[in-house]
Amino acid sequence: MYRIPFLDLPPLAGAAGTVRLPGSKSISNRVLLLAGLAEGRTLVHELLASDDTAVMLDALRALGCTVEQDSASGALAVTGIGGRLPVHAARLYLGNAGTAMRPLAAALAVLATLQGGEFELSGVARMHERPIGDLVAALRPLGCTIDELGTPGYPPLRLRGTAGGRLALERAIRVRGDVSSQFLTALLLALPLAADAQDIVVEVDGELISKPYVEITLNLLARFGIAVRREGWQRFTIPQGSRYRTPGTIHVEGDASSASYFVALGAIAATGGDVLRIEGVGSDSIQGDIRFVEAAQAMGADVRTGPGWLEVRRGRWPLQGITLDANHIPDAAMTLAAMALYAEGPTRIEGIASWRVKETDRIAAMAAELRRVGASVVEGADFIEVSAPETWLPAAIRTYDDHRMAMCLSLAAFNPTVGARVPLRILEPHCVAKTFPDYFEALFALAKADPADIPVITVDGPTASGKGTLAAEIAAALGYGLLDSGALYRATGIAAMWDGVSPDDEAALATLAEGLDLRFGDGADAGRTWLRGRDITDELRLETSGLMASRVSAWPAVRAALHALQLSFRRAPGLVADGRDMGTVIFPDAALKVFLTASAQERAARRHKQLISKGISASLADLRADLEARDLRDRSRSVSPLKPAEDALMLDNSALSIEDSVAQVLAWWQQRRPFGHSA
Ligand SMILES: Nc1ncnc2c1ncn2[C@@H]1O[C@H](COP(=O)(O)OP(=O)(O)O)[C@@H](O)[C@H]1O
Ligand SMILES: Nc1ccn([C@@H]2O[C@H](COP(=O)(O)OP(=O)(O)O)[C@@H](O)[C@H]2O)c(=O)n1
Repeated sequence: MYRIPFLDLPPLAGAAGTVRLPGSKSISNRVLLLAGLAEGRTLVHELLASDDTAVMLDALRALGCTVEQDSASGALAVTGIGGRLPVHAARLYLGNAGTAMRPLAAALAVLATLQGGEFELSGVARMHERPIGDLVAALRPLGCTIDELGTPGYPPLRLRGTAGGRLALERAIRVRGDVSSQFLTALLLALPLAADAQDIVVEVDGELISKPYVEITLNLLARFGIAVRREGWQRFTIPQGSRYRTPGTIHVEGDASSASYFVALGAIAATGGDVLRIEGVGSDSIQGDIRFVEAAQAMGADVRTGPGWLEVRRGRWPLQGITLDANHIPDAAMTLAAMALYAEGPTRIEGIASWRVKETDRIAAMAAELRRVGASVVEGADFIEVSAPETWLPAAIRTYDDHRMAMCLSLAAFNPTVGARVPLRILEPHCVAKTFPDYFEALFALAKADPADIPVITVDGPTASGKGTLAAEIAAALGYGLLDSGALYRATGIAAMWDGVSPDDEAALATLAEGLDLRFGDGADAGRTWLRGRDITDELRLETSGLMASRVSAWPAVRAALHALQLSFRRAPGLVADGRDMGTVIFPDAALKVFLTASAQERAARRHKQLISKGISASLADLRADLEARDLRDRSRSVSPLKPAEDALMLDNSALSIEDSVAQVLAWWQQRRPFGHSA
């Protein structure tokens, strides 16, 4: 996940490959609640790991459920409370997870009334602006005591009762269904707790919206042994004697709403024989948002599907604007608004009043951000109409702490498919953690870009000037990849030492460099390096390796042999490369070139400190002599000598801290980006 203030997406030209979707948020949180209320242990496979499921899991733990990783199956094991509260007081923080707030409020209201207890439910500020009054209004007539601790009709809530209370279940329970279907879902998930002695009937007032989500609820209740009888979409009966029974093992489908971004991506960018394959959700899905596929097809997507998979290619091009009542796919419909950027004629999405009460006011947010990239947008109380940009603008996109805003708008980076070539900045990209923490990684793995469009920042300079440190910090701040080119020469030197190849044998060294079996770790292994399968992370940093590198790197054939390997590091979203000739020879078109220097005395002192801290003894005088010899060799060699590129910015950091150097380079970078200073 990118935990940075902004992520810049270069112009992306195509897409191909396979993406495995994370588990569905709606299914994950329903399954967790049902497993938490049931008796016995439920093994949950492919659970979504995200902010919203994390708050649900914390809540279940606080309520006395056991949650653990099952080592045999790799699944998450939840041991439920079997309908009996072991804990009678808790304060639960539920972030911005509507799928946790609503059903937990209903379940705890019922449990507190029957078994006694006091529970407080709260969330982030936006959660306290998301309505829950209709659920409270449905529960109070049953005898539940619910205190609204903030604005009436909104969380936070306190649910309390004394043991031995009873619920008035003789008459049908009435709930409004026209603002959010989550209130009905919450009641259906919670009321089996009270169905010992009689049937429980729930009746919906008003036209029920988002029916497919209620279908997911019914489907999962059935998996947990509760067969709700449904008459139309108006009346639901929980049979007397219903009890949650764990199915033992349950698999969570991939998220169909998350699939929508990749369906759109395939329709926009999988061309010329390329295919975008989506795994984890397909024709057998129980999620309503799978019907997004039909809408995407209407706009031009070429989609094939089977159980658990979808394959998407570009069909009609440009896409075709449509008018659609999207009441049945409220979340995925946002993706249609992004597809409209590539469509002929306007795309009008109607029946989406519920967008206004989601993570943010999604109609307003969508309109504002699509306009920023150049689209024309008309918005109304319950619709949005989007027409493609005539001129694409490089935009810094606000994301409103709304994962779907970030994911939808990222599709605007594919503007080269319509002849534009503008980068895009996504502010606060970590908001995707709500449902798809590695969304951008997945996107970059599929995306194709013209290397010339992928930004490179080069940091060249003499030894111990702080290039490696600076480059790593800049890369981390921007979410870019890192090329430590010195490591390639160091590894070549190590391979030469292993094989007994002389540092003067240019041809043999070039052969070694050409076939260098080098692997850089990522994820948990980030920072580690393997040569021929052997971990050389520590060996790489030894002074002997540096000296050897300095010698082998002087040979033109060695430099030529490593050229292509260095270019291959230029991948989306961008690259920071450090070395001696990054700006002059390898990436002459780099968007920012920094030449880093510091006095020989300062550099020797830094290296000395660095070695001492690693427990390696060294003499300051020797180090200074060595680095001056290396500087001389680097500067005076015939190929790729160490020198600043003509367009490099000089940074002498003798008197600067690491933070100051990083801040200076990031400031230079901001000036070169087209997003303006407010971004
Ligand atoms: N601006 C700076 N001020 C003080 N020390 C620094 C600065 N930049 C880097 N260092 C320290 O100097 C040492 C050498 O830095 P390094 O990044 O390995 O240099 P290079 O890659 O240029 O050889 C490291 O211990 C690092 O922490
Ligand atoms: N792009 C590069 C990077 C390193 N090198 C050589 O490889 C040696 C080791 O590089 P490095 O960046 O790991 O070394 P330090 O700057 O950390 O000493 C340098 O002394 C250079 O001679 C090079 O010639 N070209």
